[in-house]
Amino acid sequence: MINEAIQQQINKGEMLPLMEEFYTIQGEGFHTGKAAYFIRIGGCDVGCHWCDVKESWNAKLHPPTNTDTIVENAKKYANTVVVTGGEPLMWSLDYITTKLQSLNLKTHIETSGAYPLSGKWNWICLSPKKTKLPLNEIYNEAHELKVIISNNHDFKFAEEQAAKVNTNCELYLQPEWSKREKMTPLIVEFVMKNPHWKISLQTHKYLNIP
Ligand SMILES: C[S@@+](CC[C@H](N)C(=O)[O-])C[C@H]1O[C@@H](n2cnc3c(N)ncnc32)[C@H](O)[C@@H]1O
Ligand SMILES: Nc1nc2[nH]cc(C(=O)O)c2c(=O)[nH]1
Ligand code: SF4
Ligand SMILES: [Mg+2]
Repeated sequence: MINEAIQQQINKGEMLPLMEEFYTIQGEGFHTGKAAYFIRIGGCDVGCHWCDVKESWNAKLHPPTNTDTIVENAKKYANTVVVTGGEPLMWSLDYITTKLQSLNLKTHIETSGAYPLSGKWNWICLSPKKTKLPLNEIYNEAHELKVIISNNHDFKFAEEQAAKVNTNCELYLQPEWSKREKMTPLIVEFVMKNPHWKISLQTHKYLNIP
């Protein structure tokens, strides 16, 4: 059990259940190829059966960590920080993003959008999931929509989600990793027919980096 003092700090975002933090190259989407410090916060109940980080789901397995310490670590590395998870929007992210931006770090988030938007973001990557749809409030804020393609129905889902984002939002289709051999050629064909979409690959997995 977490004691009340720690719970209060978590509620304020002054502590977060940190799973891991690492300096790497953003592997996916619009910022592919850019050096970034990743902060992975535990906890997710969206339940994607193909999730590549299921170890993140149970927040209780990830120790509450002082946000100030996380920020200090981040600033030693790149000038871009990606907050991911788990589902990072399960937590209050105003405190961490205010601190990061005050140090002139760019704040990026990877989110399903299934929880209320908190935090100040330079870049929001929205990756909607059928099992727990995004809240309406995030569609207009997303800079990037990244839909995972695991089967043929997912193309229709992608179009439905694209109808909800703002007109400047970058549109990406990313093959589900275990289905990449089957789905990548279908994505290529789809993007050539529908050039407002782009393909995103999980390039870090090809590069064998975190
Ligand atoms: C692990 S999630 C964490 C952030 C947030 N929960 C979300 O889903 O956006 C980070 C990104 O990886 C994507 N992802 C997770 N598992 C994947 C897989 N097996 N193949 C391709 N992309 C995957 C997610 O859709 C998301 O865009
Ligand atoms: N290199 C790298 N790029 C990523 N882009 C999104 C990731 C994530 O898990 O949120 C991720 C990740 O885990 N590694
Ligand atoms: S929402 Fe993100 S972290 Fe949660 S199960 Fe789906 S891919 Fe994994
Ligand atoms: Mg990942």
